[in-house]
Amino acid sequence: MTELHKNLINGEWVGGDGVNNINPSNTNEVVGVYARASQQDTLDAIAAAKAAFPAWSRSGILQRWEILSKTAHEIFARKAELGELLSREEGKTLAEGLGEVTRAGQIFEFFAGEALRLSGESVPSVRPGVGVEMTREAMGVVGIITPWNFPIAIPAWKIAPALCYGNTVVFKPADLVPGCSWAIVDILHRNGLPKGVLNLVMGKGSVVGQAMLDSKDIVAQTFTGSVNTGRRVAEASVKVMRKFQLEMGGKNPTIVLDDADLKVAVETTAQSAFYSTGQRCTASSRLIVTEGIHDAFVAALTERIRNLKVGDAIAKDTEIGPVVDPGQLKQDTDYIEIGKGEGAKLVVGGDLVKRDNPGYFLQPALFTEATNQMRIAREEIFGPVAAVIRVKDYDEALAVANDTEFGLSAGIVTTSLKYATHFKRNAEAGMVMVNVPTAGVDFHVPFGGRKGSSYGPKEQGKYAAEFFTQVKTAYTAAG
Ligand SMILES: NC(=O)C1=CN([C@@H]2O[C@H](COP(=O)(O)OP(=O)(O)OC[C@H]3O[C@@H](n4cnc5c(N)ncnc54)[C@H](OP(=O)(O)O)[C@@H]3O)[C@@H](O)[C@H]2O)C=CC1
Ligand SMILES: O=C(O)CCC(=O)C(=O)O
Repeated sequence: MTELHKNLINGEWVGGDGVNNINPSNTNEVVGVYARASQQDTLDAIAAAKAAFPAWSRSGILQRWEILSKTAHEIFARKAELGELLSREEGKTLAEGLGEVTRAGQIFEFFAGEALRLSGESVPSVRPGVGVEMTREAMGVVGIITPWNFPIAIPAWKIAPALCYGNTVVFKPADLVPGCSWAIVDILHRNGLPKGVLNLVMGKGSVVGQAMLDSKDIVAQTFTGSVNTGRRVAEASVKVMRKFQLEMGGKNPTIVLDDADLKVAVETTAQSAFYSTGQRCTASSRLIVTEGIHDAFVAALTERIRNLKVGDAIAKDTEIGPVVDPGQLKQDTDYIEIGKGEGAKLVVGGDLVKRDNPGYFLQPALFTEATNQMRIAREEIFGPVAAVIRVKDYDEALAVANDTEFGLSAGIVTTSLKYATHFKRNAEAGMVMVNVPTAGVDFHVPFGGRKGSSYGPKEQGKYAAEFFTQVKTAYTAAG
């Protein structure tokens, strides 16, 4: 019988209805069985986190460093096993799975170091004889809700800073991919995290997530996922005056200018649009291409897409793994039909790929003759589908790139310093990439967008302190 992976509440493993975690490369394969938490389990987890907060927020920085650092080292040591688990539950290729696990280890290592670098400021008051200190303090119980597309990196970049700065946590991973989340909670638990400091409540958004949003005891909520759920998080948080941080959709542009190196343009856009099966909020789904290079670029990218190997995530030669589940696959194929109906030309891909094992395989799709008003250019598809928009020059390209409700990442491929510099200053996005893909970011620098993509302080790097701490200003008279 398959072992039930339980929820962690107040330091105890707690059972519940088990649900099968299915491999999207082979739907006959059960990756593991994971307990679904109830509403009461969630309330218990919140109460445990609240009770654990006073002691953890005053814990020594050496204790926090040690737990986070040991966690990083265990993740590195188990990279092969965890990478395979990730690829089996989410469908990313093994290379991508291993890369994401490494990134999670690096994030824990980074925040282990940050625990030792906690600092404040001390300045003279405008009043003689009075000193002013500014310190960052933990906030209390932090709620963490994560999506399915980065099963280990996103939990890591929310859990590690939350714990580093002395908060306690109630963590709900995406129901589709509980495996990697369970593994990192287990690692943190075994590496000495006191009971109640980190509570895992796997289960449905409508039950577990909603119970978290409804609780006044969660004082800060961090969320990555869809725009619709992000809005619910915002509304519920405002109701109880809780701090919140949202990372949501993208409709990221990559501009290709006439002066671009064609090889760089093809590789950058192929990776941005299709790797990780296009299931990244940083993916480029709008390729904005100037007239002089348009035809050569489309021909070369079409050839590259034809040669992309779609297959089982674990197979060595696979470049594009399966779509995560039937719901996302339907969304992708619906948008392909919408694109055709809107008059864009499907030049390659878009067909389901038949394999021996039942899985959700889709050939990456490229549209040309798209306009920026079409739904395929305005709405997040979240699959391996991109549209080429032809423009006359850089000025038009920039205007089209910025004409979107989103603003997560934006890229340009050019050999011109003038255009690269202008784009870095004028792209309406939180992250700008010159001659590198829009997706696949570093772990030690700020991550996040503008406009409809994000809300609240940035994630990752030392900027994470903005969300996971609150500032106190203290005045002391010398006496
Ligand atoms: N920006 C990004 O990185 C991501 C964007 N998306 C976009 O969202 C689309 C849909 O993906 P989907 O997984 O449904 O995204 P959701 O926004 O529904 O899921 C994200 C997280 O929110 C949880 N959630 C769902 N409903 C609630 C609720 N009422 N209260 C609290 N938490 C809730 C989910 O739980 P559960 O897993 O149980 O549903 C999951 O943990 C994708 O096609 C894509 O366009 C998706 C993932 C990541
Ligand atoms: O591109 C990346 O490295 C991160 C993307 C991401 O966070 C997301 O898709 O949710």
